Amino acid sequence: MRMRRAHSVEQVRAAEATLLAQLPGGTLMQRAAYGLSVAIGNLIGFVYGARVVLLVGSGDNGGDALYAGVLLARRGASVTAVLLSDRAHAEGLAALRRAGGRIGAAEDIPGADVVVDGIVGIGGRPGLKPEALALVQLAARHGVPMVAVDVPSGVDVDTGETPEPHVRADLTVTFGTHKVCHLVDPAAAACGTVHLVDIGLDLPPATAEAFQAEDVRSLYPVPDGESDKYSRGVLGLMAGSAQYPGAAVIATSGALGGPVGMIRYVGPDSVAAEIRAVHPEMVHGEGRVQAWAVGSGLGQALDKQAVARLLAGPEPVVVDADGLTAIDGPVAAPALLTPHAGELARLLDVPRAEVEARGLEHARMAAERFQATVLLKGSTTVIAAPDGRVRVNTNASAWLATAGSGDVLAGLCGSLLASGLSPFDAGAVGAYLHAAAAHLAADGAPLTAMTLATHLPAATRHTLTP
Ligand SMILES: NC(=O)C1=CN([C@@H]2O[C@H](COP(=O)(O)OP(=O)(O)OC[C@H]3O[C@@H](n4cnc5c(N)ncnc54)[C@H](O)[C@@H]3O)[C@@H](O)[C@H]2O)[C@@H](O)CC1
Ligand SMILES: [K+]
Repeated sequence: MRMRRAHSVEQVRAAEATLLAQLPGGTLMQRAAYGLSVAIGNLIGFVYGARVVLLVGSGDNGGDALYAGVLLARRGASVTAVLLSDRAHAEGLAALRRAGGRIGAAEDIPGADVVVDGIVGIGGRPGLKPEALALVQLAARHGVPMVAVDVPSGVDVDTGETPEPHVRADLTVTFGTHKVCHLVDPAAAACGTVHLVDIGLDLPPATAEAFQAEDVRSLYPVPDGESDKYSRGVLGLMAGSAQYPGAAVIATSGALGGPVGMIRYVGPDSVAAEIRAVHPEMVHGEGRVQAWAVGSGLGQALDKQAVARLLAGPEPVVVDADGLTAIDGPVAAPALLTPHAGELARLLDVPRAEVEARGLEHARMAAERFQATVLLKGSTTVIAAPDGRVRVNTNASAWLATAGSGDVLAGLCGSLLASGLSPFDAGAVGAYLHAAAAHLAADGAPLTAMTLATHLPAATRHTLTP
């Protein structure tokens, strides 16, 4: 599996225009419709005799649905088009009629085997008109599987926001490349399974990327025969307090589940004793380190000046939880900030709900403002670099929403930084392995932060073994 790359609508339009100029008219739509018809057949498991209802809007998205309907009708499906506009794709409609399809209405939906959402594609504005919404809701009430053409109609394609009612699909069949809405929540959750059909587009660098195992494999710092504990990296940990000693223990577990060779803990003796009880290999006290992880569980023990000194560099630093409150402007050190929505809202001085609704935008904004990579934790984790690059991690487990899970991530990302990865790579690899460990550890049941951390080596082994 390769990295999933998402492009903006503007990039897709430009790539399509180039290709459209080179190919006979209708070629791209035929490629799209063919891939769509095959995916629909695969979803429902049969085509001959299948009852297929197409919801058809005014644009080419409806055209794709109509031509897929033509192909399904030729294979023996009973295809009905419900037209949501009197400007529906004329040639597609004529072709469907010739193939034996017919024009139908809402009453065709309850008995259908599948409904195809060709209401709007990348030309759509967020939201559904009341008539379209009623049809979509009818299909949902009757449990009819929904296949979205290109994108679930009504979502914001370029941001993954869902400010208005929208389609919730079981399968989304997209063309040429992924769009941001396929990778970024809340829209990503409305896509169901996403299937990409190649239509031959020649695309520029992506707007957002989602890491796959292969990408992690290509970056993970695997030690070799020459490595020793110092060359593998030493991580300085400034975390935990008398108030929250557990955070330091958990962050250490997360770090030791990563590639680092050694951990130096900097903090009170009482916390060091707690860490040592679980991890006797930990070293207590200042010394040379290749990277820092600061913030988890510092609570009232937070020494803003000490954190500010680390933020001034030169070592790379992961800043989590309480450590984030020491940030008030651009960070000089190569830094990875790991806020959740509430912490990012505080950093940017905006309401939390804003960050939750528009995570991508706010992560980007913070990355630019603080000149640091920002990893915004959530059901989709967004990792934004100050140069505008974005990666997302979409394989999180809902069981990850547990106390201490963020401390594991901070430790792990620190470990990756200390072994030489850039903040952007450390964030992407860390988020991927953290989620992979959660899937292993939870296995459909609750997990604790410590079990999460102890599953990091197994998750890494699975990921690094092709
Ligand atoms: N351009 C191409 O070469 C290709 C395009 N393809 C398809 O074409 C789609 C884009 O087609 P279009 O550019 O025609 O745009 P759309 O099919 O997305 O629809 C745009 C139309 O819908 C109306 N509209 C916008 N928001 C709406 C809303 N919320 N509710 C109701 N109507 C709304 C607009 O007034 C406009 O007429 C892609 O998503 C894809 O499905 C594919 O066939 C592959 C090739
Ligand atoms: K659609």
